Amino acid sequence: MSAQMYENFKVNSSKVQYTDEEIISNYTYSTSKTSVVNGELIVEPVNTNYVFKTDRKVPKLGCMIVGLGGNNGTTVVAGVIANREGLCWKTKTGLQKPNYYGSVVMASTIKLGSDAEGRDSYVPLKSLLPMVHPNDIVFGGWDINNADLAEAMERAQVLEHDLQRQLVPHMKEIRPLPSIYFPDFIAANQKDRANNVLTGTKKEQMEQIRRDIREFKESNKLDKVIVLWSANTERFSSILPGANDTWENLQQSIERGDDEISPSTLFAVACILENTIYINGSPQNTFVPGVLDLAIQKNVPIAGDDFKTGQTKIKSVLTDFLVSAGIKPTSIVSYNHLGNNDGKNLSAPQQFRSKEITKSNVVDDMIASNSILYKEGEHPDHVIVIKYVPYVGDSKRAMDEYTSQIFMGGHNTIVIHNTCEDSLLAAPIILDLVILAEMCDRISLRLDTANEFITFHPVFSLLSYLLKAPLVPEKANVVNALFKQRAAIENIFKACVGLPPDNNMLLEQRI
Ligand SMILES: NC(=O)c1ccc[n+]([C@@H]2O[C@H](COP(=O)([O-])OP(=O)(O)OC[C@H]3O[C@@H](n4cnc5c(N)ncnc54)[C@H](O)[C@@H]3O)[C@@H](O)[C@H]2O)c1
Ligand SMILES: O=P([O-])([O-])O[C@@H]1[C@@H](O)[C@H](O)[C@@H](O)[C@H](O)[C@@H]1O
Repeated sequence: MSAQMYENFKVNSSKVQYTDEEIISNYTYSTSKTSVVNGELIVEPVNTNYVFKTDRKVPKLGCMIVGLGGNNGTTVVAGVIANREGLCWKTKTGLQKPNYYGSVVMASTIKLGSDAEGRDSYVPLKSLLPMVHPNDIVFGGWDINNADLAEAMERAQVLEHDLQRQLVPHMKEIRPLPSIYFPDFIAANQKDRANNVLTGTKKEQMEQIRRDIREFKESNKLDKVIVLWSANTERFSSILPGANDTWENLQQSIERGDDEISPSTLFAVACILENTIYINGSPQNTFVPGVLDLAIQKNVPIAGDDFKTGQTKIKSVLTDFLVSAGIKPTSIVSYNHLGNNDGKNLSAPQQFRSKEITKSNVVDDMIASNSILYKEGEHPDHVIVIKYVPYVGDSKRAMDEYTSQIFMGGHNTIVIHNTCEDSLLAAPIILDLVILAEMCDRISLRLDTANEFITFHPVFSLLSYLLKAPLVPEKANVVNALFKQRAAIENIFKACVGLPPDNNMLLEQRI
């Protein structure tokens, strides 16, 4: 049977009401609760009735990028302008049109059901709920380097010349705001870039970031601003009892100007105090306990860590496939080299360590799910190597070897060579993070027996699909398997319009 593609849809159900302002959906959430009674596992299906409310008003959204002048920052801004202006460019293989490939929101589809002939009906994921269109996002941000975005785009060497040529008039008008710079947190080899930095105490610099956010929102007549960190990877911050373990202690530590407070933590605090969503696209532990404490107190959404774009994205699929097929990965070696400024920063040990952590932990939940293959505490050898090779620039090469035990003592070895084009993979992920975070911020729900609607927990774990090391609410499980993460987005958004998850049973086609 063929699949049919549609741009939009409307649900015909007594359980869904569309008003001018909201979509109200009465949804039965079906799960199974387990318990062990006398050594026996008891499983009990449970149905819980919720009411979902989605605000239909799509806000005028601004996105302020920390690291705006970087390869990712310039590429995402350039890509949106090219799409918005319909800029096409000549390449050696012909005329290229702009697109949003790589964005799960803009370029992936969702099956809503099947028609009487059994043909599946699909819509773009972006049509599930009223989401912000990337063409409408207003960009700004900060960088420790003062290059305007036309200069920075040329420096990044990511986009074809004929496109860059057309973008210059648009990009040269955008200049990053001065930023917070503490040399100790990024590689010493970044020092030469730092000609656009704030001065003053840590508190004064944070207050400047708060003013920047307010001024950006006001001058662009925005309804909402989201801040996203795409600046260089910082070293991890030490978690110091009495300094950054609670918001009260962190607040005093900022007042004192303690050394162990990173620029990214100051950005996160500034955003939360400005009721502004903050997303961490890098691996460092920006969200020290004091920041988490503040986000929860203020109920301001945060998400992180570290964009999941290439080598790790494949790892979160391949490992899931192997383990769920009863095949036992015993060694995973991930090597990559890249020549962009990110690679230069990551060539320093402390910054590499931050990245090594987020690239390593991605298999933990999948390994832990199968004790037939792995004894308690057993896990595959897992090695991460990153080398800086200037010549390849942003065209990151990833080489992976997966060795697994198979039937009767046999072994299977899978080798992958993956030329990732780092920023062309990361830019659509940045758009998805911003659009999905904003969408989640317009959803609330209540038990059908309750009166008050509640928001999602401020740690937006639903964005895990886009992140290597997903931040989740305390006591929540970390899920790294890519298609489980995608199904979470699809199924929660379907619940907002009263549709059930796609259970893939296809019973109607099996009887
Ligand atoms: N595929 C990917 O590109 C990918 C995937 C996952 C994570 N990341 C992370 O995204 C970040 C950006 O990647 P990139 O390739 O754009 O790197 P980049 O080095 O090209 O850009 C980083 C920018 O941040 C600026 N900067 C550094 N410290 C700053 C500060 N305190 N405030 C403001 N600006 C600051 C730098 O001047 C630079 O312009 C890196 O941390 C990288 O590890 C990238
Ligand atoms: O997402 P992914 O391709 O696994 O990981 C990438 C690393 O392999 C790479 O070294 C670095 O350029 C990027 O920041 C990104 O983190």
